[in-house]
Amino acid sequence: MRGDDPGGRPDAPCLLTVTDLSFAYGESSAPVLTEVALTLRAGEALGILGRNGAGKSTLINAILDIVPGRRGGRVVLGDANDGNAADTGAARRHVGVAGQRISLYKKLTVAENLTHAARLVLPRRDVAAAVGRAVEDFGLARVARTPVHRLSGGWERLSHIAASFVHAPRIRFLDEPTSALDFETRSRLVVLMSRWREAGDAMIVTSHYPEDIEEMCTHVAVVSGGAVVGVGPLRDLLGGYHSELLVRVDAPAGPVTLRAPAPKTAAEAAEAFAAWARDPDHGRSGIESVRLTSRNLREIISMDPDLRGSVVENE
Ligand SMILES: Nc1ncnc2c1ncn2[C@@H]1O[C@H](COP(=O)(O)OP(=O)(O)OP(=O)(O)O)[C@@H](O)[C@H]1O
Repeated sequence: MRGDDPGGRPDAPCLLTVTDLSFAYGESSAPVLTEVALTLRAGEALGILGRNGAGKSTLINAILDIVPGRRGGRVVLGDANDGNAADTGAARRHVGVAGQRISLYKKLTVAENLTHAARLVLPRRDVAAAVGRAVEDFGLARVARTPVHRLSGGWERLSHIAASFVHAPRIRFLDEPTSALDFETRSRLVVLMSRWREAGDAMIVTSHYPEDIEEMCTHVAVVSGGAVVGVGPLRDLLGGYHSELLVRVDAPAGPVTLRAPAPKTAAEAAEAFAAWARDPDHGRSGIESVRLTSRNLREIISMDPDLRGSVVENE
């Protein structure tokens, strides 16, 4: 199956079109990617899931033509059918890549690294404002004057992502962005990503963690055996299965968690609460917390026959 259109936001302008992209490392090597097709629209974040070595990083490198090995196919910024569509190489200003490997100068400070990265892409007059915005957005003020070699792994990763996107590109590639991030810095990144999506930017994100994809992305593509074997809007994937309503109550015999299928309407929610209130075991107990959960994406993938073979059985 080819991922011709992740769907979901058919009216939003198309920012990236990939058609029939194949890739091999070396002339006589077997292809790592075969005839991959994808589109990315404004406001979308496409999560790439796949086991180690499936080809996630290669897909990013091949789209961007960073390493030699493309064996045909076409990648354009915009709609492939639009005469104004530009080659990705010709439009670096609009693309940013936060690769898996940190690419910062260790002896320079964070601010100096941001300045250097901005100078590579932006006109000189825009550099200071871009650096100031990156420091603010990524919460880097307290490490801005610190040389990179003295940073912790998490701050280094965050500074790397900030430097990669200092020119505020419209299409952002993030390869394993959450490695080494603690809860707080990861949450900051999640918030930033949703802000970028709201502003109409688009993203391609790779991760080993379905939880990352679930939280950060609007769409998901599963890469396996060199092909995109499943692609679609995340909410369709999640929406087909029940989420749960979890209510923690302080019952006389000790705290209890009550579960019900996630209500789709206020009336269904009211019915769930009324049913629990009628129960003599915890009817008059105080409610400690109410939470809605969706099933973990990994669990959902394992339930979907189209995706099961591609991810779960390979792990
Ligand atoms: N520079 C290279 N030269 C030759 N083969 C490579 C090179 N880089 C990657 N490969 C091979 O290409 C395949 C895909 O690797 P890739 O790094 O894209 O996978 P990945 O899904 O990103 O893996 P991971 O989750 O471990 O980062 C693997 O078989 C890998 O060994």
